Amino acid sequence: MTSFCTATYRAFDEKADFHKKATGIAVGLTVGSWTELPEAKKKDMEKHLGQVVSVDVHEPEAGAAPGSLAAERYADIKIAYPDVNFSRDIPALLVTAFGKLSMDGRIRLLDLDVSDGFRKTCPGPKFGIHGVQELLGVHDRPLLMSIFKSVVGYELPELKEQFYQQALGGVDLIKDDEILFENPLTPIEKRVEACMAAARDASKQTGQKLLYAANVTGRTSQLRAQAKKAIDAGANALLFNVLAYGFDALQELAEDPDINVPIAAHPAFSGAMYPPRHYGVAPQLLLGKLMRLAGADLVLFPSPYGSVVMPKDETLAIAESLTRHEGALKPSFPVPSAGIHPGLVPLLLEDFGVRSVVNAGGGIHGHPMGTAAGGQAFRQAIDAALQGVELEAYAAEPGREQLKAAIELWGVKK
Ligand SMILES: CSCCC(=O)C(=O)COP(=O)(O)O
Repeated sequence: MTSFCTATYRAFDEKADFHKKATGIAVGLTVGSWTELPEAKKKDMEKHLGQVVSVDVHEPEAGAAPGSLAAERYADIKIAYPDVNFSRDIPALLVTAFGKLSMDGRIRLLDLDVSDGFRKTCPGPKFGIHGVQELLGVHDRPLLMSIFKSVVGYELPELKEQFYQQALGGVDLIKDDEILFENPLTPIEKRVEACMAAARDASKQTGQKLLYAANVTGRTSQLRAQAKKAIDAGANALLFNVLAYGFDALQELAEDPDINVPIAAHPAFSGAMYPPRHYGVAPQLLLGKLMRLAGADLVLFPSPYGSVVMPKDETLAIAESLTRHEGALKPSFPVPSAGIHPGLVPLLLEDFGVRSVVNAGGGIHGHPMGTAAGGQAFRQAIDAALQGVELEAYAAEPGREQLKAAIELWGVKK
């Protein structure tokens, strides 16, 4: 029986015949041409021919606000591509469904539904949400992640101290800044040794477990060796700039039995791939479904209310893609990020729930009482939000001056 991977597109045009366009895509991206084929050849080629599943045309709505989607003429087009046409890997799927087509006018890839056969070749996250929670022994609250800041040009003792201060704040994970590449001052194995020693020291004070996601960088051919080097030095998680390398590079790392630690996917470069509305790839596919299929245990993406923002419906769609039930495919942790401070925690919890990660760099290091207090302020904000208590009221109690100071600086967003 023929199996298919199905792509959903949104094509924009003031006057095009969208049915004709859909047929052009289905034929053009598979067998090339159809009507010109001799009948005998058609029989052989039929199993390779793309199928138009549906074409939903949207005409501009009278009175719609100029510039709004409702004011545009577009069609949502579904095309099914026979699995037999491409090898079972994400690059082949992307080139088939949105290779040349991505450059051909105003068209956006909204979604990809992969066949069961294709899905089987993508084992997904090794740990997933539950696995990461198990490693940390935390199940009843969102996790708190802290981001190294001021790392380029710094020496190991400085990074070690910065790590220690972050860990003292009671964070669950610490991740490298994505711009910290392999470098002579803080090579990955030395950095990991220093930071994990700081983690052990801090744990004596906090009693907490902690994951350190070290940034795996360099040439693609060296990624596995870099990851192994970090793990051998004690790294218990990894960070990876997925989109600069491609999903297959993530999948290679995630599938490797020797890389037995969670992988956090950074969204750097993704903005170039999801321009607004008319072009590119929908964020819930790029940062949601594909990240999960390729094996990310945690996925960072812009939040609706921080410094680098994305519309709320898109961030919720990413989180839904990462967490919805998908048979044996484990869910990945949504990590809405950028410009996050304690005053945003109630909103984060309301929108992304307990099975998410609160992630902050400047919102921790920029705390007026220092980095450790920055982490503590977040933990207090999380406690307050879980109890349904207003942050201002919670912060007014003795022993919560860290949250009080954070609110004085950043405020509380309602
Ligand atoms: C846009 S998601 C990436 C967030 C990130 O990596 C980061 O460094 C955010 O730092 P911030 O100081 O804004 O919390």
